[in-house]
Amino acid sequence: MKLNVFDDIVVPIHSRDGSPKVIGDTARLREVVLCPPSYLAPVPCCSVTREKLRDGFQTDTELAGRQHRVLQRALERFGVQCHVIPAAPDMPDLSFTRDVAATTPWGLVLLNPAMPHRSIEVEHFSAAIERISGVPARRITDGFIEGGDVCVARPGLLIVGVSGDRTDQRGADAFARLFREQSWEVITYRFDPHFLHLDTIFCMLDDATALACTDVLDNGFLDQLEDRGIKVIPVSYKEARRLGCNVVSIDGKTIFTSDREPRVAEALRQSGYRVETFDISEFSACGGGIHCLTMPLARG
Ligand SMILES: NC(=[NH2+])NCCC[C@H](N)C(=O)O
Repeated sequence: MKLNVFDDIVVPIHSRDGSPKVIGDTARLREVVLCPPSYLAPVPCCSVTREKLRDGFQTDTELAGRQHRVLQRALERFGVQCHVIPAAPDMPDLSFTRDVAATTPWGLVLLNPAMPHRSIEVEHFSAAIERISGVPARRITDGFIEGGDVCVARPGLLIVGVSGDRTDQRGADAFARLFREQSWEVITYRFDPHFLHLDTIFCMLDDATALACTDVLDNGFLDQLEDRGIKVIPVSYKEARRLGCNVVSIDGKTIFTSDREPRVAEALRQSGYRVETFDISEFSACGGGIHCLTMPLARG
């Protein structure tokens, strides 16, 4: 299949079994890219890690490895094929595979992280993923964009977070062009860099429901969601800061979330979701949760 939305792409990434691409963030998750936390460390590049470093936190990479393996086994139990890329000593945040790339309905797109220690992840990721799939991916080089700010909310609707720090308007526009050219609606949401990425304060659960830090999200954005029939389950600022809003929807019905947020888990259950909880303490101390740890390669 030739991708016609970009002149500079030859072929989009095909997963081995020819599964569809990501048509929406809550369509059935089939394949995901993970990276073990062998060199995970808190880098003082976001508010959460700065606080943890101030409090003397140091990563226990063995514990992080165990937590990561439990997550991987659970994904596999739920029928998700996990592609594991190698860790690298100079890439302490590489386990947060979400930020390096985003899979669209038209194939994989390599992104352009703003942080220097994260921008070097792109080459590494790209080489590893080419070995998995055998085909090159498109790459955004205009502006900055990180995957935690990308929400392929549902077929026809893309939401991009723009804090100006990790994702700027140019990066958001370069990425959104692909969707706009296919007549998707694109909502750009501007927020303060304190919150790092959109997925720390907003994650879709199914086509019409999101987990959302209503304390923080501005009313204009909440109105835009409501106008599009998207209901929100509220999460507090403190819960979001502990990465309690950063969840993965396996299929629009089952949600993977942190075991440190019993109130959020209960609110999800009350709304009819099946909830699977995980100890991700080593990762949340480094500023990322389950959504950040998973880069969907195929959904739908
Ligand atoms: N999608 C996310 N929210 N990723 C979190 C990444 C955290 C990582 N320490 C960073 O600052 O880049």
